[in-house]
Amino acid sequence: MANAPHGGILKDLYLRDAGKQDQLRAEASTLPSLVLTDRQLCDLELILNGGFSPLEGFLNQKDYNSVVKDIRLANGVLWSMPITLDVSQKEVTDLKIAPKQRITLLDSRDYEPLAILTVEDVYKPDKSFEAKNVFGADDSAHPAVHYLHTIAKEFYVGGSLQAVQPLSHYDYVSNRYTPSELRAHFKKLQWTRVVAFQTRNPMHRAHRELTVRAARQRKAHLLIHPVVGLTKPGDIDHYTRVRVYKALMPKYPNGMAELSLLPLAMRMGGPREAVWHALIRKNHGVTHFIVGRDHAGPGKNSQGVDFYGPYDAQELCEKYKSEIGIEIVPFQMVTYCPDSDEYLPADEVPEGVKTLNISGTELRRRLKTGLPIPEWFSYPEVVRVLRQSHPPRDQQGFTVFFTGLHASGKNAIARALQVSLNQESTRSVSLLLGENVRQELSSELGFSKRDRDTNIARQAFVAGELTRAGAAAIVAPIAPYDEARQKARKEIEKYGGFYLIHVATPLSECERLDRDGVYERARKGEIKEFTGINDPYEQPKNADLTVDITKQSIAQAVHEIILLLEKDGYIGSK
Ligand SMILES: Nc1ncnc2c1ncn2[C@@H]1O[C@H](COP(=O)(O)OS(=O)(=O)O)[C@@H](OP(=O)(O)O)[C@H]1O
Repeated sequence: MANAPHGGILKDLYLRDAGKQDQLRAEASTLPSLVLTDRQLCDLELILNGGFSPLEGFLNQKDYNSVVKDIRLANGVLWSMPITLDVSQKEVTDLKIAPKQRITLLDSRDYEPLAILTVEDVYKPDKSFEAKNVFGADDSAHPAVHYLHTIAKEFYVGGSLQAVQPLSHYDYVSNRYTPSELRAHFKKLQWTRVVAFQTRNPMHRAHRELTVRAARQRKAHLLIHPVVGLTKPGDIDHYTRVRVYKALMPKYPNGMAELSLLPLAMRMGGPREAVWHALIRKNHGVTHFIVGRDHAGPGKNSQGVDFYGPYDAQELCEKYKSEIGIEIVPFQMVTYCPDSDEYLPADEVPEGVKTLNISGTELRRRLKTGLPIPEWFSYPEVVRVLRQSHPPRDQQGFTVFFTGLHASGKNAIARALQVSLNQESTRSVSLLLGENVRQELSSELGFSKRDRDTNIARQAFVAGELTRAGAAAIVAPIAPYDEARQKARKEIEKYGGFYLIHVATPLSECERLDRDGVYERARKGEIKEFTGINDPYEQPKNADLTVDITKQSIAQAVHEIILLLEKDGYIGSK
């Protein structure tokens, strides 16, 4: 038998409201509506499917105060995380949010109605108090505190929900199970004792060993239950992680383990989060839950000290264990002992015995540089998935962004660079020359600062997308303003390499080389806002390379760019 839900009854609002769906859908189209944020969508899904039982809606003020202060709902039931619906003053006014008002909650991706909220109250939270009590400190180095102060809006709306329809998912649909579905699945498999493993990271051999040990100790089956909602900023994306989990699953003996994805928005709340995770797993029918070292830890505070002690989460779970109603399996991380070629829990390694580990940072470095990742650490199938998502530099995209005056030689260098890069077979090379962009992308723009900034932002967007896709993008606008160039760098560096090349040929030489006579016309005042004549050009301060065709040939300039790209590993194989 699966574990009893928290509070005794599984609040699967989809099942509860199934008979009224047509009526609710019709009503939803007549009500004021609120478009949910990503975090709110995750929370809504788990309220509606019963993952957050006994909640049937977003917390009203009484429950909120009680959860924040006493870690329980106003009726005394243990609940550690405030699940709130934040709204702005404008939304309160525009939607006339007030007690008894019914509001349709919409999916931000397709504006489909998901639920109807019956408002109980609207209240202004004391966010600092919430931060201190729930997360242990009002310190914005904590991602959830940062969210609270900078993203969450100023009011919370409490109220109960009715389910209109489930959220649509388009990724890994067959691996997503609601609590009711998972309970049915366990029943079909005849699983009665199930240990759940929570993770937001890729899994390697150590995790496989740890989970099998937990299953063995408790004579249970295993549920790998990773979070695919929102995790810590900077984490590996869930698409990659799910491919990793799928590559790992065959490493368990047949029938031992199942994979199910949890659409949770994590808060990285350490001890409070561990209790919350345990309650969520209990609602999914699980009987045992692994809580490791530094469970859901957010890292260091603004003083450089860990927010939580390594075992705080285990201790809080222990304190509330009779109410949590799921057996906590506290676990030390296992570590590899090369001499005996085995994994042992860190506290069971005999003194003096050599151990090996590869940290997350070291793993990322090896992925980046293409260095080997040993088989004792991970499975080749897992490493293959990670390498596909983290290709080495010679398979990543980059942008070479030229800036310089008209007729400075930037177009000639850009064309020659394209030809030179075309010799490499590894990437497609796209060239965006200023004049072509002005025709194809920016034909309605003029040469005011605002229009030039828009023009550069468009090129940065296109170059960013090409870079993300692994291509080489060469852009060659005049780009006279530093701020626009910096923004382009920031946008593109998210996806791959970025090189700002300043073609610093002096104006006099540009005028001499100008074949179309545009400088002459600008000097006569026939062309307004012409860069270098009657419009500014801000010299770049952070160019990766400066070239000048009065000092070097086109071939030499191209070669210097090639040398830069080679140094960073984008071309040539090491
Ligand atoms: N007022 C004024 N100022 C500067 N340039 C002008 C102007 N009017 C037309 N042109 C011609 O437009 C070409 C493309 O300019 P850009 O799009 O690169 O300019 S910007 O980056 O948006 O500032 C640019 O050509 P290239 O330098 O060959 O790309 C200019 O010759």
